[in-house]
Amino acid sequence: MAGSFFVTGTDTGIGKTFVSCLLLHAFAAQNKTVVGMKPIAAGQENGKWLDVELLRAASNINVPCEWMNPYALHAPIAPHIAARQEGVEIDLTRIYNVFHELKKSVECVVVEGVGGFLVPVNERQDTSDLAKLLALPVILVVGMRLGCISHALLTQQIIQHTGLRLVGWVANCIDPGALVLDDNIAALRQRLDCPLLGVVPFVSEPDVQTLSQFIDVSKIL
Ligand SMILES: Nc1ncnc2c1ncn2[C@@H]1O[C@H](COP(=O)(O)OP(=O)(O)OP(=O)(O)O)[C@@H](O)[C@H]1O
Ligand SMILES: C[C@H](N)[C@H](N)CCCCCC(=O)O
Ligand SMILES: [Mg+2]
Repeated sequence: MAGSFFVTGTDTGIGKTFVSCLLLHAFAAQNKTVVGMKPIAAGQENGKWLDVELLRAASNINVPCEWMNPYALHAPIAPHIAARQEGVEIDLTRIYNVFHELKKSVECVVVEGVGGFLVPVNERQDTSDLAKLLALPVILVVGMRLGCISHALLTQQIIQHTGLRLVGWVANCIDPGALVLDDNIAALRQRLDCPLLGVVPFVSEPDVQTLSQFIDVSKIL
């Protein structure tokens, strides 16, 4: 049976949305109903939140926009600051309730975090509190670039400290000029306590349907 997953990453801009879309296609290929959720999006262009649009396009069930994305903040900055500027209080209970509404009609909800795992969402809570409240197994996207080894290991530590299960990681090759890529991936394979679900190559034309073949979801289903 497919479950739902929380997708976090080693940083902002390292491919969480991209890999979440690959995961959605990979689950859909197993005949699952799938929806992507971006509980908190910060940064719009022309009145659209790109992450939400991409996740919607990779979903195979239509749900109301406010279910996929309860909090849509305008500024492309840390969400607790954007929320404060916009007079919004991010309430994780609201996200919890929406997630459980979604779960009633969808087999697999892929929830994308915001930035890295400890990004604050309000004055008291951060993204790890959201993952904990949703009690979801976590998938870590590692943006393969210099510096990612430490970021990945720090993220693993905090996920484990939070008491959540890190069920898999994805090596997303975001830097076409990366040196010793294979060695870096091997270093992380040795040190991350979960299976590598796939190595996603750097691509100039991101075709998420085709690229979903690079992810082996049998390791987490
Ligand atoms: N494997 C890849 N090859 C080429 N481009 C990629 C790859 N992965 C991600 N990208 C590109 O890198 C950019 C950042 O990716 P993405 O938006 O998925 O990051 P993110 O971690 O979700 O960022 P955010 O923190 O803003 O949510 C996008 O333009 C995306 O298309
Ligand atoms: C605007 C960006 N693309 C994300 N939506 C928000 C990233 C917040 C990162 C905060 C931080 O860790 O400094
Ligand atoms: Mg994203």
